[in-house]
Amino acid sequence: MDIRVEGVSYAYGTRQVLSGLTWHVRPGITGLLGPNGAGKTTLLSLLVTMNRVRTGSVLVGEHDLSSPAGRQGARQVIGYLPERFSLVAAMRVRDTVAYAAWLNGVPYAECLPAARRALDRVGLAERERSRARALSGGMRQRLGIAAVLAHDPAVVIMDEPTVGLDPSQRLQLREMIHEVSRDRTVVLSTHLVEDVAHLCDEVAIIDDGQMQFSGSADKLTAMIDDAPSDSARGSKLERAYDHFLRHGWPEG
Ligand SMILES: Nc1ncnc2c1ncn2[C@@H]1O[C@H](COP(=O)(O)OP(=O)(O)OP(=O)(O)O)[C@@H](O)[C@H]1O
Repeated sequence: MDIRVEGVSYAYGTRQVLSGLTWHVRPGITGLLGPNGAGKTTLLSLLVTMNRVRTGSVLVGEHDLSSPAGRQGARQVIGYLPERFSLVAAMRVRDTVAYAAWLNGVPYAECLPAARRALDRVGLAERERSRARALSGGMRQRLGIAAVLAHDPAVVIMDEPTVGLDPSQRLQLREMIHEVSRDRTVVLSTHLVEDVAHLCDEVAIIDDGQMQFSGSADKLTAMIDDAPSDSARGSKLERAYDHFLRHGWPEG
């Protein structure tokens, strides 16, 4: 399922965050990068219908978010993992996911089977009877993703899912996100360029209220092949991203 953002502007009072932003997201994993405060979370909040699109248009598949019916339809096909999500510490793992399924419109009788399928997908099936509070940080992130997958959405939006995880948990989560993306459109907002390098089919860079780059990681790294590097202490993609933010696209 594609997402098409066309000429979207958004302001909090007098603080203009998005200024006529246009973006086309295709199936697979797209990494959304941008400096602090660039508007990544704001953009995601529009895609997941938490904030209202007032200027410009957003289509999630056929669902036009400008209308109440379009927003209602989009919610059925979107799963959202916010940067900070709350778990009820005393709730069992399987009930947490079953409840998320129910909240997203899965009929009551199907919630538990849906929860078990989602837990199986994130490798938490054996912990289904555990309390949420007993899980490690990485497992909690996986539980959050299971909750997002419970209604089998075609589009999954994740805001900084690997933040705060140790290297081993981050690798596991990457594998899982990769597995989940096989039959979905996944948007992953992150500051971790290495997550993008190892996971994403496409990269998008937001800055100054607009999408400044959208394309493959190879296209971005090719840009610095002939350019002097500002720092040698980073991967090729990290240096390309940094160079792009500082200098923009090279002339010619
Ligand atoms: N509810 C709000 N009210 C007022 N201003 C807000 C609100 N939410 C965000 N902002 C401002 O909008 C700008 C964009 O914020 P946003 O959280 O979308 O950026 P971001 O790219 O996700 O940042 P980060 O990488 O730091 O998470 C920031 O200047 C922020 O202070």
